[in-house]
Amino acid sequence: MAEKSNLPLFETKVFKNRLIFRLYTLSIVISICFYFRILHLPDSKTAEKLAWLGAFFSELWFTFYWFINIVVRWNPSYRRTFKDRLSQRYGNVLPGIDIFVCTADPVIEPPTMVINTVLSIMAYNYPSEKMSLYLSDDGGSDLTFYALLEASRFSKEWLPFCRNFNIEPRSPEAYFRKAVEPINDSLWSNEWSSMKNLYEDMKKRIESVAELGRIPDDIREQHKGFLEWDTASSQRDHQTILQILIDGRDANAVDNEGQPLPTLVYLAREKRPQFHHHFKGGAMNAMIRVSSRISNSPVILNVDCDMYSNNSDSVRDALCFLMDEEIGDEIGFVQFPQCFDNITKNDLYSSSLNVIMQVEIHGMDNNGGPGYIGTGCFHRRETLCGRKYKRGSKTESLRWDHRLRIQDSASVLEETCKPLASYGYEENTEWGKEVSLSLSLSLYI
Ligand SMILES: O=c1ccn([C@@H]2O[C@H](COP(=O)(O)OP(=O)(O)O[C@H]3O[C@H](CO)[C@@H](O)[C@H](O)[C@H]3O)[C@@H](O)[C@H]2O)c(=O)[nH]1
Ligand SMILES: [Mn+2]
Repeated sequence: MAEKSNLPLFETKVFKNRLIFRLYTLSIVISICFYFRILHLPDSKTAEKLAWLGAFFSELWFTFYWFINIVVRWNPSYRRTFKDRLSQRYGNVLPGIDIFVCTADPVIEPPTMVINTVLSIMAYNYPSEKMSLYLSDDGGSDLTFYALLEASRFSKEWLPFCRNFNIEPRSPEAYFRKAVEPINDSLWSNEWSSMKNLYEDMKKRIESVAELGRIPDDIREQHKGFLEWDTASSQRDHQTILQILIDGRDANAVDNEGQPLPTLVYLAREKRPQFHHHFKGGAMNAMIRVSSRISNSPVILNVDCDMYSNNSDSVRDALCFLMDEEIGDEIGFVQFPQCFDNITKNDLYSSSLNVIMQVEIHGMDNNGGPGYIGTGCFHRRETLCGRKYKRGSKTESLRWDHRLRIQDSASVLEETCKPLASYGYEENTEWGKEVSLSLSLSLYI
């Protein structure tokens, strides 16, 4: 039976031990900063009094700094989603998602790492025909393009494997690093080992090409996209390179079980040495424009290439907030905390950012929401494109079918979209002034 539609899609719980934390906080302020100073007031000597005053003012300054820290820890709240209600209410009538992955340098950000992030997202537990993934390569590297081509082939095996055995996480590298080889179930064990071998072989191929430093001729012949590098002078000086590696509209774009694959696009926006490219903000702006013509999904997820997704239900979690009938319209973006894999055992330098991710961001949530942390974040497209929030106004945008019914073939689409990623698009144009600047600023660059 269909569930009554007024049940919320998520709930908010406040942190339980708030009282203890607040009493502890107040006791510090009162006892150290005031009580101690007042009880130990020096009697007469001016020098002593001055020193006392100096210490008192330093403590006041420290208290102010400490107060700012406490504000963001004062009232943390934690949210829980009801994905079952989302599925019951909407079934597969869910919005399209455009996913933007950014990479900038094939040496610092090796192509195998980049495609692991890409594969972890392609394997989301979400209808593939509703997902379009754009890889922005600011390194303009044919090695990264080659790795993405390999990933597009590997995904035909990887997606059914993830689906059938319901594995987590869905970055192959992260999965095979931690997973224990199954031995009891022979079918599972065979599939597991052959998938592992398939992944290792792909990784070896990519790494040997990266070591070679150029794409061998036999590989170049495998895809027309490599021809684009014939006219690119360098990584900092080239025309837009845009290749649709998987076209979700194509009936042949299916995995080895006949299920559709997500659209997969490689984009290296135009770069010219005399023009500023605005780093990641510039890349995001270019992807917003290009994707608006190819898929135009109402929700956009952006991910840094070194942050694979460790939960295949992330899209459904995010939609529980954005599609909540009661207050979904008041939520502009939903972001996930960052977790770090490669931290030393004792994490001397707090590199895992536990306090920020587990306390402070939750504390800011109750004060109107934290700032945008730049990765693992779902935005409404219209929020990024300048829609102003008005209290009480309702938007139906997530329920519209935004998918453009473009009939053009993938290669025609590639050509018509290229000007959208040219350096000149933002120079002295309305788009440049009104939309792109705000996005670049919100990324602090
Ligand atoms: O010209 C550039 C430079 C960087 N990037 C990408 O931007 C992302 C973040 O850059 P990184 O050098 O890894 O910066 P971090 O300090 O790790 O990033 C943090 O800080 C950035 C802003 O200061 C945010 O945008 C990031 O999301 C946040 O993780 C990476 O995927 C890069 O590939 C580009 O696409 N183009
Ligand atoms: Mn980073």
